[in-house]
Formats: sequence, structure tokens, C-alpha cells
Amino acid sequence: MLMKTITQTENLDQVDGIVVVFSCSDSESFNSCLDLLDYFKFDCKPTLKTPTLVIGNKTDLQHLRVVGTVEARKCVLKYPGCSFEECSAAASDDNVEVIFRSFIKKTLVESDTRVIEQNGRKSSIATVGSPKVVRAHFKRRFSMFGRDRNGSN
Ligand SMILES: Nc1nc2c(ncn2[C@@H]2O[C@H](COP(=O)(O)OP(=O)(O)OP(=O)(O)O)[C@@H](O)[C@H]2O)c(=O)[nH]1
Repeated sequence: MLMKTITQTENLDQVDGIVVVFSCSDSESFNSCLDLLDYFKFDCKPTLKTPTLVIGNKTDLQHLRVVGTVEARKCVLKYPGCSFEECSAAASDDNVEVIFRSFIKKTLVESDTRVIEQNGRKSSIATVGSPKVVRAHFKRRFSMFGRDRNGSN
């Protein structure tokens, strides 16, 4: 299903971030994840710098775990621009939202930085702006995530 989504994506070099999810209880899914990282980071050169988050899901199934945290992190961090987290989408108290919010924040900063670099300007508002400017920037960019389905906050 994931591969289908990828082949349909024509402008991979224009994406702001990539999230790859595997199951900690399925070594095949981890191998597929590494195949995807090979594709993104080595075959698909324009996305080399694109922030990429790899998530080991299903940590609630500890008794079925076959992919170790240390091993997975070590493999993933070898790829440029990659970070690694683990979570459980099934455990209601898990930090899925925190992980995604933090990654989105990172992609927005890096995407703004890339745009500014492409436009040939010297500084980045996202990384060297005053705290006030940065706060206003994120408030604007995150306002879309704080709304419920009716559009109210
Ligand atoms: N125990 C547990 N089950 C999960 C978790 N996340 C997803 N699942 C279950 O795993 C199954 C597959 O989840 P999907 O959301 O369909 O994910 P998918 O990537 O399309 O899954 P695949 O069928 O493996 O390709 C479903 O039965 C989910 O309920 C998790 O964190 N813990």
C-alpha cells in the first residue's frame, strides 16, 4: 500500500518530510523500511536532505517484538536526515501526537530554510529569528492542527 502511494507521487523532491512506519513485531516490515530508506536516500537524490522519520510501531506487543530498539535506531541513523522513534498506535496513553507534532515542526523549519536558501537570501527566519518571530511563525503554521472538524479551535 505504501509503495503504491510512493509510485503515484510524481514530485518526491518537493515533499517536506517523509514518515516510514514499520512494526516492531515484524522483521519483514523493518527490512521493507530499510529498502525504502535506500530508495529515498540513495536512489532518489533530490530527497537526500528531506527530513525523514522512521517509526517502530506496535511497542505494546512486547512479547512479539522481533526488532530491537537499539538495533533499529543504529540502522536508521546511518541514513542522512533520518530520525527514529517508537510508539504504539494502540496504546491510548502513547506519544504518537507528540512524535508527529515534533516532526512536523522540524519539517516546517527545514522547508522554510530550503526555500530561503533557494531564493538566495542569507538568513533563515525559522532558525535565527527572534523568539517572538519564531513563536508567531509556528502559531500561524500550527493553527490548522488545533481545529476540530467544524473548524473551531
Ligand atoms: N497491537 C497493535 N496493533 C496495531 C497498532 N497499530 C496498528 N495496529 C493494528 O495493525 C493492523 C494493521 O494496521 P493498519 O492501520 O491497517 O496498517 P497498515 O500499514 O495498512 O497495515 P498492513 O496491513 O500491515 O499493511 C490493524 O489490525 C491495526 O489495528 C499498534 O500500535 N499496536
